[in-house]
Amino acid sequence: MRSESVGLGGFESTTPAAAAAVFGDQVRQAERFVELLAEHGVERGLIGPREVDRLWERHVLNSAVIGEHIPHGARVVDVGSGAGLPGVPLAIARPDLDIVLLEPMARRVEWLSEVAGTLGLPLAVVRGRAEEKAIRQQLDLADVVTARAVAPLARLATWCLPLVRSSGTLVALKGASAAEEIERDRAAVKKAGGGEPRLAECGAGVLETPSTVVVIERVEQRKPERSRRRSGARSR
Ligand SMILES: C[S@@+](CC[C@H](N)C(=O)[O-])C[C@H]1O[C@@H](n2cnc3c(N)ncnc32)[C@H](O)[C@@H]1O
Repeated sequence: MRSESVGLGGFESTTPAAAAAVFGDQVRQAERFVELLAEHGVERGLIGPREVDRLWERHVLNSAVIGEHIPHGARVVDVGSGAGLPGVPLAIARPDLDIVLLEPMARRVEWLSEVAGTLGLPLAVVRGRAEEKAIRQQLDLADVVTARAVAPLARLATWCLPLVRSSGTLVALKGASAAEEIERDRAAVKKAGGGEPRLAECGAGVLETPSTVVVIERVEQRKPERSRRRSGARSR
């Protein structure tokens, strides 16, 4: 079902009914984000031209619903935000969250700062890569790290879990390959300090196609056998 039509130059977007359910009173901000992406996203190299007509379903709503896996008031780091996904829709839908957008590319950082300013969102935008030592030192540990279309699960876990507090989670938006990625990368995820990866759906009953996420808890890493024995010897 569709509701209001938003006109913008040659771009006509009809706000899907699901947007009201997902964004509530903030739906106008979400419409503005869709307009900004439609107007500037292609020319600024943020989205492909084919994405303009499917911004709501494939990008904005699909991103916002991952909030189902994020506790109230959580501190979130969105790794590799790019055009602002999932971090910006998440910030619109969940004003209770404290969100940092982490992105290495200067022109994308500029875009993200502009979007935050235009939409009046209290987002922090940080330039850098998740695996950089300086970034790990600069950012406070997150309750939740989010990522969409940044890297395969094994690499994502290695980059992102060190940014997550103990018992916090990595919530990775994945497509149809999610289950296969879990099978392939389970051992690497555990080596990176993660627990058993869990496959989950979000937006069921609201979105025509629910989003698929992989949720990984950061568990305490056991010390390697040798150093455990050595520390035991010291304490005797
Ligand atoms: C394919 S884009 C996806 C952007 C956005 N998450 C989305 O879903 O549209 C991947 C993004 O991850 C960023 N990126 C790549 N490696 C990264 C790293 N090591 N740390 C943080 N961001 C990274 C890229 O600069 C790019 O903006």
